[in-house]
Amino acid sequence: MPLVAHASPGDFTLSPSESLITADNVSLQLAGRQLLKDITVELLQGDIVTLIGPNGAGKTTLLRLLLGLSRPSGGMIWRKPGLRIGYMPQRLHIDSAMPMSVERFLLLGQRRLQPSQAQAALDRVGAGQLKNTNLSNLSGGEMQRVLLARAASRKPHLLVLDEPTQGVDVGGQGELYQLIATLRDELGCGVLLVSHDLRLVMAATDRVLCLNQHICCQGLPEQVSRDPAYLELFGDKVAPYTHQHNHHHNLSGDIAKATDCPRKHSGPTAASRDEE
Ligand SMILES: Nc1ncnc2c1ncn2[C@@H]1O[C@H](COP(=O)(O)OP(=O)(O)OP(=O)(O)O)[C@@H](O)[C@H]1O
Repeated sequence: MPLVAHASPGDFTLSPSESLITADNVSLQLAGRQLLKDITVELLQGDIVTLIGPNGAGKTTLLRLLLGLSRPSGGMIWRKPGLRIGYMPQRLHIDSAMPMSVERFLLLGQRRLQPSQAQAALDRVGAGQLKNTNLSNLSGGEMQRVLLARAASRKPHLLVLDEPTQGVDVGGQGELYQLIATLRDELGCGVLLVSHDLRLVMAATDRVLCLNQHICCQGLPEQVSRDPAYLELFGDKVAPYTHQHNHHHNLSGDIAKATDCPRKHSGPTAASRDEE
């Protein structure tokens, strides 16, 4: 089976210019475990999609499939030809003994990036003054901005951000999400971000996708937040994030009882249900 199956664009509902990545009924089974099941999702240019879910839900696994770093055992993933992706990892471990300036880190492995462009990328995220700082001396919030600057410096069609606010205080988290929305506007790119905290991402996201091995619910954040089934899943919006799911996962993480999920999996979005 090929790493990424390239379907004819006509197989999908949106034109290739709008669609960056389309996953159609994707599943993944590893060592006899069902890690992902029936995942259908479309990432669009200019759209911020937030993937939420509890630990072990398969968020990183799904990212890897969408990016083509691993292959699905079922279904199909289509990526726009020539798609440029800017990836921001959850965190970067830097050995304090390794001397590396922020500027050098940005230029590393990016032969076409000029120092002036690296500076511009840092300026864009409000980290221009950090150019000569050693990476190991950055605070948590500064490091996240530098990682974001590096991801955005490739002028990506799609920014993929895995828990971008790790190690950032609550005030800084809001700022970082605002920055991501600004970058989307400036670059015109799509954004896929993984988060545990629904409260903060609600304001800076176009669509929310809740994953727990399968898609439990999805839709526009405002509509989803008013949806009784959503409230049943996540509790009060102002409460800390919890994932209250009516089905059970056994010790190996498999779904032991899937029939009680309040959302019809892979069913209509909250938006389409509103229209029914
Ligand atoms: N290569 C692998 N082989 C077997 N199981 C794996 C493999 N990679 C991931 N898993 C399992 O898949 C499940 C989902 O892992 P994943 O890292 O995608 O979850 P996550 O939602 O990103 O979690 P977290 O929020 O904790 O980062 C976990 O139970 C993990 O142990």
